[in-house]
Amino acid sequence: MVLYFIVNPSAKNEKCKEIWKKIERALQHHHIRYHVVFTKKQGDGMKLAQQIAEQTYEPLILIAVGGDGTMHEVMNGVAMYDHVTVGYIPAGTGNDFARGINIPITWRKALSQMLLRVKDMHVELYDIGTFKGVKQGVFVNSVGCGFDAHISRKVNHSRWKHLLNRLYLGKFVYVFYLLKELFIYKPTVVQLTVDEKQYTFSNAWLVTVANHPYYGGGMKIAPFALSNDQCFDIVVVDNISRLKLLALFVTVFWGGHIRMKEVHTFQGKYIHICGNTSLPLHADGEQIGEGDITISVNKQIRVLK
Ligand SMILES: Nc1ncnc2c1ncn2[C@@H]1O[C@H](COP(=O)(O)OP(=O)(O)OP(=O)(O)O)[C@@H](O)[C@H]1O
Repeated sequence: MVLYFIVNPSAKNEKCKEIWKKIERALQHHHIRYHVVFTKKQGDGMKLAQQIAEQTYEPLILIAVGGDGTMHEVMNGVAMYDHVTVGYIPAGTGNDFARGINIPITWRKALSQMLLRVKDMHVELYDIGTFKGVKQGVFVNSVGCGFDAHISRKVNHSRWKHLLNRLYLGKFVYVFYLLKELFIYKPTVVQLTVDEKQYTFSNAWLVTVANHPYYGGGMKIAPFALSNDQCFDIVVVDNISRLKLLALFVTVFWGGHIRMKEVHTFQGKYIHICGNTSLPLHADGEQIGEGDITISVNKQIRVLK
């Protein structure tokens, strides 16, 4: 069987290019037949994945090499094709999808595991979600509304991001904007619908709808979320002081934040989020505009694991 690869050479501050060369050597060493295409810009992952999926109706394996943004795009390209099994080799800065479904976090180990799995075709089913707002699509990790989406938008537009990333100081850009925006961002009234029930939060900072525990490069935002239970875990942070919010961004690394009284958790399959101001939104860390959003559990997708 031929393996199809979609590689984002720019992931991990361009290091993915080098990682791919090593992966390619390993594939050749194991006499594995493969076909590779490279993304050149944002959006290519989805288009290329769709083109590959449409080449045949025979079963095929499509492996994304890059970060969560690459996986997000590839899934958006193939989610509707039942004959496609997806694989993932983490080669980005965050790699939360790998953490979330227990794929080894280093590309070397993930590749070794994948080569074993290709032999015995060990496939597992994982949930993917659908979002409908100003934009629509699918997500694999989480959809976030409010403060976290606001920070990631600021970071992505920052002039400093690429420079500091190259100096391995990328996390400082997040910390900088987190500290800065903490005193500027205004929490808002949020109406949340989870399945049939409605909740109102008067001072909501953020709402995250999570498919598995991790986001933001290892933060355990929804510690008990399972990626194969056809259900999402929802985390709302409401009515919290700015100082305590800062503490939350520390405790979230081990999931301790859920014990705070300002943190509310729910589980559901159908979620609608609506703010009294236009909420900034992200899906798997990619900006998806502002406004109200509806999220539901999509079908499951076959993942080589
Ligand atoms: N050739 C390219 N040049 C620039 N950007 C690209 C290219 N190909 C894809 N992209 C975009 O790069 C962005 C980041 O990619 P990705 O998320 O895979 O890597 P990362 O940011 O290093 O990892 P992570 O999201 O796990 O932190 C995505 O939005 C993707 O659309």
